[in-house]
Amino acid sequence: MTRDEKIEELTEVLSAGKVFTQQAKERIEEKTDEQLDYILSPIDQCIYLEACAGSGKTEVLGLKAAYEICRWISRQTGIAVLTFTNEATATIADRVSSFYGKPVPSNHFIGTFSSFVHGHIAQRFGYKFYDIPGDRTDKSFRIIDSDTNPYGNQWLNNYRLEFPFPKQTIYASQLYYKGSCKDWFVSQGESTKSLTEMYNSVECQQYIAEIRRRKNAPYLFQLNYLKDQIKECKLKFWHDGFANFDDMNLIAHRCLRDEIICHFIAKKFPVIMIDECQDLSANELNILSLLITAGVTVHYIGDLHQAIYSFKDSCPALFLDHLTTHHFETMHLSQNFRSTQKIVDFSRKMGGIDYSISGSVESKCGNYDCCYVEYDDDEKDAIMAFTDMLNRFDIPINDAVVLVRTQTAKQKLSHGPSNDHKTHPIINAIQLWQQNEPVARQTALSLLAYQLQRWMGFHGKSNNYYYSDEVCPNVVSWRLLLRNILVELCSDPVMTTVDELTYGSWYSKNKERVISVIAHHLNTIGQDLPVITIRTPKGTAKQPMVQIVLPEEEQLCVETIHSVKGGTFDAVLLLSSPDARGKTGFWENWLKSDDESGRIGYVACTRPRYLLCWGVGNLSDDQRRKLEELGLAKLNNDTP
Ligand SMILES: Nc1ncnc2c1ncn2[C@@H]1O[C@H](COP(=O)(O)OP(=O)(O)OP(=O)(O)O)[C@@H](O)[C@H]1O
Repeated sequence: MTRDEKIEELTEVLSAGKVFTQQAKERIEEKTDEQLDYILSPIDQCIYLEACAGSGKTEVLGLKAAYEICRWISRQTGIAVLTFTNEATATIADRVSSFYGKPVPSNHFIGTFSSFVHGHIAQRFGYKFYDIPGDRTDKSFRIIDSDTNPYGNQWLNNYRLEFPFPKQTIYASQLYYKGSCKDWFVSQGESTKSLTEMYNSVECQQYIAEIRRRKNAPYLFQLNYLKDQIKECKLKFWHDGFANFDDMNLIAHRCLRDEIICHFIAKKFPVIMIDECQDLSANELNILSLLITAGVTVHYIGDLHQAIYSFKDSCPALFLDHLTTHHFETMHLSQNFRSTQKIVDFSRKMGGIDYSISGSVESKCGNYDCCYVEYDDDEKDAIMAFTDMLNRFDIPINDAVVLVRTQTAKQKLSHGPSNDHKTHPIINAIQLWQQNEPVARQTALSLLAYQLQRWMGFHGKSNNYYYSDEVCPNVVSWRLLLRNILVELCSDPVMTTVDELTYGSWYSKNKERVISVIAHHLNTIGQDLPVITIRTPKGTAKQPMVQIVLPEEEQLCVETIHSVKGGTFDAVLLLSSPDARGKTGFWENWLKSDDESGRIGYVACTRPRYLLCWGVGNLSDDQRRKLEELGLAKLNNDTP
């Protein structure tokens, strides 16, 4: 088929029996040959569409789904279009209906993978395999979060894992199975641990040895016994009608091992399309394998170079095996509509991608599309240099982002008062509080807390308003206390007057009042302010007071890499941790393309349109050469 014939075929099918807007026509005409080829690809062949970053996956999937729905005849069967988040579902549903032009018939399903698995499989048929008590009319599973607190939910004691792990009680709700390594894990708070590793730990082995010795029973508590206990604990949980979120995939898998059920689902949804397929976990792939074997055609769209959810048990190697086992045909989208060619080339190199990708965005920053800046001790110096670049290239600060690897790094950069503000913490806190803007107010609270910490001698973290339980029972009351102090200080015009004053004169007018307001509020939480004297900081007495505003770098949005997956910005500062202790947040690890750390770096580097800047701690000559060979230009203070 020629390009024109492809466009004609698509337009004809989509416009049949309805008004087709000019805009919809133009959207079809702008599609590349690769995009059109996929949209018109056979629906009875399993296909993996390997789509590079910025290639318009969602638009293409939306158009493909709309095209197939238009051609669909049966009213009893349909297509399932699956994503991984509610937000992604809303976007894809919107694309499908904009091309389809009317509400999508209810025999088709557009939703998240889990809503499909829960609603159409596990909740519908699970009771057949786990005899949920007869007195329950509702045969569905109640989902119990793995972080449900056992202290407030005594009934969870019925589902304790009966195995002597030292100093630890494990509940069925906390157990989940990772299909990639065929092992059970326990999820408690932030941590997830393999039960086999816990069993083999020195502490556990010593504990078991002691029990064996005491009972004179050397055969007790073997690893197989632990595995049996896990199964028993889970089965009891399921039989009583409970399951955690991950269990639903195992229950669905059990249902699909029943041939009748599997063929029923395969008949109802003979075609399944999955966006962002690189995020599929091993257990989810196992479900899809059963459906494919029962005759379902699956289309995957995604980018394995962006697989960054190993914590959810997604694993590119397993995915590739799955494609081979089920004889998938691979197609490509290799035009990136998001970024300049330099950014595309650099990310392709760091991602170890072996096919060529073309970028479509015209450069704004010339030689500095891809650059790096070194910082000494303070990452904020890199932010400052980046902000200068934004100004020079006329990129609005709101269209730029600083990307970091962890929430902790994000908080540190978002709310910590800068050293400049710490010379006059109280004055600056008063000024920032009056600006009535969230970041300014958070910084104001933090500055006041910083001063109180110094006066009172307690220690807290800068990203948590220096809160310490030595002073206040909880962080909420602490924040409230800080707020009340600032409200009172700001209500006094003598405190807020800045014009024509020197710092020295402000301190002499206000120091007594500052102490009395703070002492009064501390008394409300049962604390005394030690006897202190406020002095004008050295060298500032004669300086005229200035009205401070937050420097621009503090208004820059700081985000974690995981939270911007799928997003687009004009400019990105990818900030490395100062050293390799930062593991996946350290720049050298972003160059390991076979590793998840490399993929995390790749996701970050493919977000910007015009400017990609790496912020790294001081480099050796060798390291500098390495970055420059890859295509990053060094940013000097006098650049460009
Ligand atoms: N044929 C096309 N012509 C022009 N623009 C296009 C075309 N196809 C897609 N685009 C645009 O390219 C941009 C990037 O698309 P999108 O954000 O969907 O990429 P993506 O494939 O999801 O990327 P990533 O995986 O990196 O998040 C969107 O603004 C989209 O409208």
